[in-house]
Amino acid sequence: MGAMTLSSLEAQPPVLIVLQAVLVVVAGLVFSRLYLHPLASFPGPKLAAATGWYATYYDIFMGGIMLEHLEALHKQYGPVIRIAPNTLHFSDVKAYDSIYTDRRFPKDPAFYAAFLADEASFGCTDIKKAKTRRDLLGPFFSRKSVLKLESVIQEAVGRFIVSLSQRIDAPQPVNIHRAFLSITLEVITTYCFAQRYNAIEYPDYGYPFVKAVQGASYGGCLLQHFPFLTPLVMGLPTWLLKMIHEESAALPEFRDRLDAEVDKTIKDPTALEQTEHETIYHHMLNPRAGYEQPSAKSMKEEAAILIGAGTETTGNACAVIAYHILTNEDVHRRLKKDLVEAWPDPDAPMPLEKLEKLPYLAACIYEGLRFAHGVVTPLPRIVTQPTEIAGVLIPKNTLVTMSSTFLHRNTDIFPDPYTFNPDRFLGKNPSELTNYIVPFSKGPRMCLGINLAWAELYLIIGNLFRKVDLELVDTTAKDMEWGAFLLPYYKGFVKANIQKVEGIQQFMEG
Ligand code: HEM
Repeated sequence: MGAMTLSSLEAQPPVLIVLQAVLVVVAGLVFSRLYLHPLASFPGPKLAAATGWYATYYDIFMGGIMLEHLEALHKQYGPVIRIAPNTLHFSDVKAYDSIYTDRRFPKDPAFYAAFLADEASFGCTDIKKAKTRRDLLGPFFSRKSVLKLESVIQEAVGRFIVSLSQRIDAPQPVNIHRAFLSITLEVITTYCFAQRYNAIEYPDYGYPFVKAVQGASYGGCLLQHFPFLTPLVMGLPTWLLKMIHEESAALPEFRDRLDAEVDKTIKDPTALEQTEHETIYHHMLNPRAGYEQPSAKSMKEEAAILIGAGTETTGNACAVIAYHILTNEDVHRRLKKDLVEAWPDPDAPMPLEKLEKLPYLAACIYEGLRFAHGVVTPLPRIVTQPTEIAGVLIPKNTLVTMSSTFLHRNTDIFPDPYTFNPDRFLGKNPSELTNYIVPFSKGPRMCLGINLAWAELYLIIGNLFRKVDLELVDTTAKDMEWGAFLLPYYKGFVKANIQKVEGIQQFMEG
C-alpha cells in the first residue's frame, strides 16, 4: 500500500505535489481555527473565523465598508463577534472603556507596523516605551502649554479668515474642506516646529501635502492588509511615484524635508535658541531628568506622526461640523446669534477661554464630533491575560477592538443618531452624554494632541461662524459618505461660496 502511494506520488508533476501539500496545510489551519482555536466558541461568520482575507475583502476590495458590515453582523450575532481568526469586535458601550483604558493591553504591532513609526508615540507598541514618550511630550501638549501658545493658533486662524476674505464672490466655490486641512497643517507646523509652511496662502488651498494627506491613511490600510508591499512602496523613487500617482509624491517629499530639519537641529541645537517659541525639539533634545534623548530616527518619525495625526483628523472634524451647521438653518442662525451676542465687535480679540464658555458652540462641536468620529477603523489591543470584557471572559492573546462609531450611533444614548441635534448636549448634565463622545479614544493611548485639537476646534469654528457669511454649494449628503481607512475617506468635499467676511482688521494690521 505504502509503495503504491509512493509510486503514485512519483508519477505526479512536482507542482501538483506542492499544491496538494499547501491544500492540506490550509485545510488543517482552517479546521484548527474553526474548531480548536480559543475563540472557536465565539459567534460570527465562519469565513471571518477562518481567514483574515474576510476583512481585507470589505476593507480594501469593497472600498472601506467593513464598519457598515460590522453593524449588520452585530445585529445578527450579538454584542461580541469574531471578525478575524484572532480578533473580536464589541458593540456593547461598556466594552469600550474596558478595552481602551486597560493599561495592560498593548497596541497590536501588526496593525501599527504599516504606519512606519514604531519609535514614535502613535506607532510604538511597547507599553513602557510608549509611556516614556508620552511623559516626554505630554507637557508640550498639556492644557497649560496650549494656553501659553494660544497666540500661535490665533495667528493661524487669523490668516485663515483673511484667506477666506480674499475669496468673496470667487468664480468657483471654495473647497473649504481643503481650507480646513490647510489651517490644521499650519497650526501643527507652527505649534510643534515654530515653522510656517504657508499652506493657508497656497492657491486654491491646494498645498501638495494637503492634497496628498487623505491618500496616506488609505495607503496605511493597504499596507496593513498587504505588509509584503511595504519595502516595495518605501523603495519607490519619488520620480516613479510621481508617474504612478502625482499627488502622493508630496508625502515622501514632505518627509524628506522634515528629516532634513531634524538632522539640522540635531547638528546645531543652538538654533533652538532662535525659535519664536518652544518646540517639540526643545523637549526631545533637552529631556527632563530621568529621560533619554530620542534617536534621530525616532525624532524624524515623531515629527511625521505629529503632522499626520494632527492635520487630517482636525481638518475633517472642522469640515463635518461646518457641513452640518450649514445644512441646518436653525442651528446656523442660533449659533451666529450666540456668537454675535458674546462677541459684539468682531475686530476685538476673542480669547479661547471665553469661546469655550459658549454652551451652544460647545454643543455644536460635540455633535459634530459625534458625526466625524475621529479614527473610525477599530483599533486593536492585545489581551495579555484572560480578562472579562462586557461580561464575557476573553482568552489571553486575543485582539480586541471596538470602533468609536458604535458609541456615537448608539440609539439608547443618542436617540435618532443620524439627526444633527446640538440640543442633546444642552441638558442638565452634559457630561452624562459627552462621556460617550470618544473621537480621541480613551485611556493610556488616547490622543496626545487632544488639548490642541479642542483649542483649534473652538477657535476655527468660533471665528468662522462669527466672522464669515458662507453658503454651502455643490455639496450633497453623498459627498459626506465615507469609507473607513483608519480615518473616514470622504467621497467628496465640502464647498461653499464666501459672501461676507468681517473682523479681519486686527490681522491685516499685524
Ligand atoms: C479632532 C482631532 C483629532 C482626533 C479626532 C484625534 C484622534 C486620535 C485617536 C482616536 C487616537 C488614538 C489612536 C490609537 O489608539 O492608535 C489619537 C492618537 C494620537 N493623536 Fe490624535 N486626534 C486629533 C488631533 C490630534 C492633534 C492635533 C495631534 C497633534 C499633536 C494629535 C496627535 C496624536 C498622537 C501623537 C497620537 C498617538 C498617541 C499614542 O499612541 O500614545 N492628534 N488621536
